[in-house]
Amino acid sequence: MTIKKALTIAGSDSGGGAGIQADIKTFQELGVYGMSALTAVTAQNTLGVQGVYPLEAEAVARQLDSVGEDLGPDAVKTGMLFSPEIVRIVADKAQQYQWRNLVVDPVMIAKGGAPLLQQEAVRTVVHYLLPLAMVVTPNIPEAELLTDMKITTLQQREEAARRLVQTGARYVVIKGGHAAETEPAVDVLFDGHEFMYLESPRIPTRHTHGTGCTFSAAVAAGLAQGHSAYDAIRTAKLFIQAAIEDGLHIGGGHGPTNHFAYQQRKRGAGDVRP
Ligand SMILES: Nc1ncnc2c1ncn2[C@@H]1O[C@H](COP(=O)(O)OP(=O)(O)OP(=O)(O)O)[C@@H](O)[C@H]1O
Ligand SMILES: Cc1ncc(CO)c(N)n1
Repeated sequence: MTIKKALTIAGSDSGGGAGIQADIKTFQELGVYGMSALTAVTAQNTLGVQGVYPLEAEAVARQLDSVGEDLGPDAVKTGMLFSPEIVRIVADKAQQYQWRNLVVDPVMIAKGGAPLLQQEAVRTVVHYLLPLAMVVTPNIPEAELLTDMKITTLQQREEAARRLVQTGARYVVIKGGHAAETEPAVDVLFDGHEFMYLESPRIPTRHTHGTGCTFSAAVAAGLAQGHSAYDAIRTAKLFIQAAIEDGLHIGGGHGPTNHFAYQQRKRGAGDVRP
């Protein structure tokens, strides 16, 4: 069996819970060989973001060429892209190398409020990157900015999903992590024809740092393995649910999720924490 390979194009989170680190851990847990192209270095921990140091677009382009010319990823995901220049480079290279299994997680703002995408890059994402996406996975505030509409109700989430499919993205998942705390965690999936609702109980915890990165990395891992988008998204939901439920409780603030949990449960380990 030849190993399947996935590439993440994202920022580094020194705290290890989000960004490149979350993506690589998720790829590894789901049996996929992980590769990375860094867009920025963040000084970050469970308390917040202490610094953001973007790379030059040229450095991102070179990394994408290195991976594209030799290793040939079976799926690619994007996370923090920071600037319009980096967004354009990623879109150009995705076309050049014909990366069709492209998962776009339109990361914009860290949970503590630090901007991870410049405001002027939002339109660049809509015009250049979303048309290339197999799956796009915004949370509710990101979906609002991408569609220029306010989202409070489920109907509005569905309307935003319709608008996002019109950009050319094949599947849209509007994640429910940011919905009201009294509601279950429902992710709305739209394929241009039908809506599906992936629902799980909302876990009462503050340890949700990197949930979106982990979820979209799991989707990319599924696509890399040749699964359908539906199956990849369903497995991603189970992966993140286990990772949140069996939280590691490390750091003084919003801690990371437990990337070991999904596989440990499958192996039937008694205590799911390592
Ligand atoms: N408290 C929770 N309980 C259960 N599931 C959750 C909870 N919070 C988030 N999720 C799930 O985690 C996934 C990521 O959703 P979320 O909306 O938190 O993404 P995000 O805001 O992009 O995350 P981040 O920016 O921290 O990486 C979704 O599948 C969502 O349903
Ligand atoms: C590097 C990075 N990417 C994405 C997020 C969003 O969770 C984060 N906090 N940091």
